[in-house]
Amino acid sequence: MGKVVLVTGANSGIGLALCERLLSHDAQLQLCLGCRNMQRAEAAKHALLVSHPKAQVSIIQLDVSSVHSVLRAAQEIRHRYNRLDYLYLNAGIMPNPHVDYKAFYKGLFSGRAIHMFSTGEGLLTQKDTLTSDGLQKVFATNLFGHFLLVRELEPLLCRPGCSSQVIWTSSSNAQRSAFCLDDIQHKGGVEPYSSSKYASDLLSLALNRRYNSQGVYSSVICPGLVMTNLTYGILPSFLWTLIMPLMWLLRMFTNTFTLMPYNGAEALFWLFMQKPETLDPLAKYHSLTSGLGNNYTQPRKVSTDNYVILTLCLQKISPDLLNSSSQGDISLLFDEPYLICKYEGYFYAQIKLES
Ligand SMILES: NC(=O)C1=CN([C@@H]2O[C@H](COP(=O)(O)OP(=O)(O)OC[C@H]3O[C@@H](n4cnc5c(N)ncnc54)[C@H](OP(=O)(O)O)[C@@H]3O)[C@@H](O)[C@H]2O)C=CC1
Ligand SMILES: CC(C)CCC[C@@H](C)[C@H]1CC[C@H]2C3=CC[C@H]4[C@H](C)C(=O)CC[C@]4(C)[C@H]3CC[C@]12C
Repeated sequence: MGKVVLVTGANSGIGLALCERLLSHDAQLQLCLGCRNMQRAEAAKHALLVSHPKAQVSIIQLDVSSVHSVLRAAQEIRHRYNRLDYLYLNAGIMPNPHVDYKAFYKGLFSGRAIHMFSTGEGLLTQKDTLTSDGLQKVFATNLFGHFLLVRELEPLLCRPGCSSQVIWTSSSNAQRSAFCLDDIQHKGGVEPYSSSKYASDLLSLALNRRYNSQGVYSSVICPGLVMTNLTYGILPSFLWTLIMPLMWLLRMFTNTFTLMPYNGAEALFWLFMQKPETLDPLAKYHSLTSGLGNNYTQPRKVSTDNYVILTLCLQKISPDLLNSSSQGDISLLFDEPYLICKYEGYFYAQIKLES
């Protein structure tokens, strides 16, 4: 049996480009596309089969923002496969983005212009909404649903004598300043995207602590700035077209302007070919494209605070361990040195504070 790979958000952008690259590399793969929209999933499957007619591609309906959908999809995946070699946690959203033009012009003439262009730091805010579970949608999609998926697929990921990889599509927009322990869903802020990506970096660290001994290795990547549905939602397309020459020029100064989904998928693909035991759990792997158009992957240290390292350690516990909880409310209980956040009295997060 070939390696089994599940990619969430596989029907467009970086996820779809990754699938193309994986199938070009290994024709024996069993590739499973985790998508919320079946029509878009079928179109993606069709496109993949046109270029790889013999490939084994299947679809699983999966809305990562819905607890019910994740639980149902995980059950189906456990039924279909007896192993999972790679779990790409790639689906992500940035709803209702707003560009702070004042900050942009200020940043343009500061010494941090390149940093601003490669991270988008301080330039973007979003308006979040609630899911039907009552969770903040960005948190539920970019982090929580994926965490549940990892937990539910544990029997396929943890197999004696075998190793597996969990790979998060994070971002260089992940910022410590956007993440608040008292509000891990980012209910009260305007940068839920940045907060959720920072939390995924922390969660990946915690997953390594918890699972490395069972052969599961978690990594985070940043694909760079890629033109996809997500980025086209930030500016009107005519504006992107106008600034495109500037972006190609900027590539001479920062290799983070990968621009094409194929390039953005570089680090995801690179990780596929690595021995997971050799990876640095404290690194974020960046897809980079040089001014001459060469793609490469570079590890950079995850930006954790110097004096406080926060470790998210999400676990599943039995309902009777936690008493009252209201639906959709991820409430935080302080239990030194842990903050415990619970959901429906069943899933909870331990956030350990280390000095
Ligand atoms: N583009 C960029 O510059 C950067 C992107 N990223 C990250 O890359 C990842 C991929 O995004 P990208 O390819 O750019 O954008 P796309 O919008 O093209 O792809 C996002 C994918 O996620 C899927 N998705 C969204 N919400 C859900 C959900 N609830 N359940 C299941 N699937 C869902 C989308 O499905 P559907 O088609 O149904 O909407 C789509 O397939 C994201 O995590 C993003 O944060 C990180 C840094 C930079
Ligand atoms: C002339 C102006 C209208 C130009 C405004 C440009 C900004 C809209 C963009 C400049 C840098 C961009 C970004 C950088 C990093 C991305 C990050 C890695 C990610 O995960 C999502 C998208 C980015 C934040 C992206 C968004 C647009 C910019 C801020």
